[in-house]
Amino acid sequence: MSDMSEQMSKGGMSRRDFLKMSAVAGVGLAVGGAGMYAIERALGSDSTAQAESNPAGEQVPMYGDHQAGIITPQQTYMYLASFRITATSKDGLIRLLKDWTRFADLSTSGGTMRTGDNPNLPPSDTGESLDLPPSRLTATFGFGPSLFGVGGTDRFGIGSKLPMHLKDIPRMPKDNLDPSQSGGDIIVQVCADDQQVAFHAVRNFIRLSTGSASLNWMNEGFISGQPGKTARNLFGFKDGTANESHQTPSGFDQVVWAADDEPAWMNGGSYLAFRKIRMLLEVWDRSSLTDQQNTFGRYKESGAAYGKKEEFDTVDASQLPATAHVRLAKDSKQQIHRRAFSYTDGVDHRTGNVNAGLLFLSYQRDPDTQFVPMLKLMQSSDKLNEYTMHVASGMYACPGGIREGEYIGQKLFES
Ligand SMILES: C=CC1=C(C)c2cc3[nH]c(cc4nc(cc5[nH]c(cc1n2)c(C)c5CCC(=O)O)C(CCC(=O)O)=C4C)c(C)c3C=C
Ligand SMILES: [Fe+2]
Repeated sequence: MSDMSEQMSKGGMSRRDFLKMSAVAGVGLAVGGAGMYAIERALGSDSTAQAESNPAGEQVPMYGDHQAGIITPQQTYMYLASFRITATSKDGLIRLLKDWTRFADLSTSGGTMRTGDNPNLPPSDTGESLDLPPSRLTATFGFGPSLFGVGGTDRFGIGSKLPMHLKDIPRMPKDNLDPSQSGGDIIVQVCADDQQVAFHAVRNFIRLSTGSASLNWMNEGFISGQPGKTARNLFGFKDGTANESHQTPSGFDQVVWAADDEPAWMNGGSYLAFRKIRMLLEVWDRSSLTDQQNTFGRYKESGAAYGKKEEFDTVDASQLPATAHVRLAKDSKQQIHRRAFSYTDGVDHRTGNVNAGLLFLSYQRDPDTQFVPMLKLMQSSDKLNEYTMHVASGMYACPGGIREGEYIGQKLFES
C-alpha cells in the first residue's frame, strides 16, 4: 500500500492536506488502480484554488453523519447508475471506493481534474464542467444484496456484515420487470441543479470504474418546481407533499436512518428502494379530471387532500376513495422518505407512445416494515395501477456518512 493510501485508510488526512500532498506528488504518484493514478496526476494547485473559491451556498457538504443526497432538498437532475463489480478481491473493491470517494470530494466541492497537462495523454478531466459551479452536486452510494453474496458467492468476504433488511424487493403480482434494468452490486445516485454538472460526475464515476466494475444500467431523471414549493410529476400532481410530516431530526430518525441494532457500518445509513415506473401518459391524458383526482385523493391544482383546502392540511383518509393512492399509503400506517424524479426514454416503437414515468426512490429505516407492505397494498388495489407499469426494481443499503480522509463504506470493510 502506498503512503497516501495508508494515510487515507487511517483517516488522518484532511481534504486540504490531501490536495496539497497531491499537488506535491504530481504526475509520478502511482497509488494503485488506473483511476486513482488519473486523479493524482490531475490534481494540482489549480484545482485546489478552484475547489476553494466556489461560493459555499452552492455546495452540499459531503462529510457528516449521513451521506448527502438522502435528506438533501431535491436537486433538479439525477443520474442513477448501477454497477457490477468485476474486481476479484476486496482490495480491488476498496481501491475503487477510494477513487470514487476522492472524485466525489473533488467534484462536489467544485473542483475538476485539470486538463491538458500532458499533450501525449488523454486529458485527465473530461472537461464539460470546467467553468461550472458545484450546483449542489451530491453523490450517494448504496450496496445491493449481491455485493454481500446473496444469491451467489461471497466474493468480498463481507457476507457476515449483511444488514438486517437488505434483500431484493419481493416479486409483486403486477410486476413487469426487466432484470437488465434492475439490481446491481453498487448504485450511485448523482444529483445536481445543473444537468451537465451531474452528467460530468456520473461519467467520471464510470470512467474511474474501468477495470474494477462495469455499468449495468443508468437512468436520468428530472424534477422541477419553484424553490420551497412541491414539484409536480408527469401526471401534473404535486409529488412529495407528505415528506413534510417527518422533516425534523426525530422524524428522520424514525423514518429514514437505520436502527442501532444494524451492523455498525449502517449507523447513520439508510435503505434505498428503487422502482422504475412507466406512466401511461396517453391513457392518463384522456382521463377526466375527476378520474385523475380520484386516483390520488387530492385536488390536482392545489394538491390539497379531498375535503381540505390547502396542500399541507392534514389528510382525513375517510374522505378519500377506497382505491386512492394516498388513501392506501395512509392505510399502510407507514411513512417513507420519497425522492422521486421523472424520466423520459424516447418513444415506445411498438405503440408510438411516449416512454416516460417516475424513477421512484425512497429512503427508509426498515424496508420490510415500511416500504414492502405499502407496495403490496398499492399493487393490490391502487387506482394508479390503471395508468402505471413497474419495469425495474432494486434495494440497496446506503452506508452512514464519512469523515474527511475516510472512504465510502470504510467501516464495512475495516471493522
Ligand atoms: C410503495 C410506495 C410508493 C410508490 C411505488 C409510489 C408511486 C407513485 N406515486 C405517485 C404520485 C404520488 N404519490 C403521492 C403520495 C405518496 N406516495 C407514496 C408511496 C408510493 N408512491 C406515499 C407514502 C405517499 C404519501 C401519502 C401520504 O402519507 O399522504 C402523491 C400525493 C402527494 C404527496 O404526498 O406526495 C402523489 C401525487 C406516482 C405518480 C407514482 C408512480 C408512478
Ligand atoms: Fe406515491
